[in-house]
Amino acid sequence: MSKTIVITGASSGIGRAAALALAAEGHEIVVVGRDPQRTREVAERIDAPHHLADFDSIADVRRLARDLAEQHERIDVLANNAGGLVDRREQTADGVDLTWQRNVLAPFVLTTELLPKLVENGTRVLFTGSVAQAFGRVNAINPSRAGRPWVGGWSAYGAAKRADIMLAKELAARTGLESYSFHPGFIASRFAGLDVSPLAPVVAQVAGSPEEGASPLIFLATAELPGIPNGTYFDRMKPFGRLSAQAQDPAEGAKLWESLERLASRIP
Ligand SMILES: NC(=O)c1ccc[n+]([C@@H]2O[C@H](COP(=O)([O-])OP(=O)(O)OC[C@H]3O[C@@H](n4cnc5c(N)ncnc54)[C@H](O)[C@@H]3O)[C@@H](O)[C@H]2O)c1
Repeated sequence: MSKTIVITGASSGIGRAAALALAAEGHEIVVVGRDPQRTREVAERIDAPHHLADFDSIADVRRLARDLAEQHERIDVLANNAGGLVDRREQTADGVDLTWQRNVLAPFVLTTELLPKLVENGTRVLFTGSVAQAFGRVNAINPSRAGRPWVGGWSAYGAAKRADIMLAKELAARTGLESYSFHPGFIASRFAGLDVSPLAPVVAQVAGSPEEGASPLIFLATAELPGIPNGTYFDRMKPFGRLSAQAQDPAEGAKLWESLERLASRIP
């Protein structure tokens, strides 16, 4: 049966490949991207509606949530895929660490602002996590580590991806909505600027294609998952990927959720 599937970060890499493949299977895709030209290119190719939003602005994310709720009768799947590694310390205009806002706060705000509709529609919600969750601990009290020494790009990214995995579990626990997270594999995309770095030829040799990276997203957007506990983290297509103790701890997930609610409420 055809589903309406909203994919953020659908202008490039894994999200783009998933949008094209799911459209080819007959699903209605709602393309969400930041770059106008790339986003329109994908939307036109599959004759799909599109929305532009910059996750570095929470006001923009809230506007996106309103537009999605108003303009689409149903949302069967919300794939929170946009994100990536930023190898520098920078604050957004909202006063939040860029890595944290782009990868965690923005998808949290998008999901929670849409929650009444998601509950009404029985939407399945996906979060693109990463094995990089092993590299960074989530500090729910001070997630951006404001005023603390910079932990480095990979550590900040790892903590953010761990938080995405925890958000899938916590959303499932709080709302009963089906919610899963996954690691897509090491994929040659625009991720971390690797496509334009001197390492690009090496990455192209060892990394998977965006189509391969899209496989778990496509699977989790469309498959029945009998016997798989809600909130499960997949390593590519395999359920129960290896996780840190923190990522599996419901108390940590609840603390994270509450800290994100507090942070979002402080941003006008
Ligand atoms: N490529 C990998 O090896 C790999 C591994 C593990 C996890 N991931 C995750 O997979 C997801 C997709 O990454 P990808 O590999 O396709 O990389 P990509 O850079 O090709 O795509 C990232 C997408 O996110 C969007 N995005 C980034 N910042 C944004 C912002 N501020 N506002 C709105 N949209 C924004 C981009 O526009 C793009 O569409 C990301 O969450 C990434 O962290 C990637």
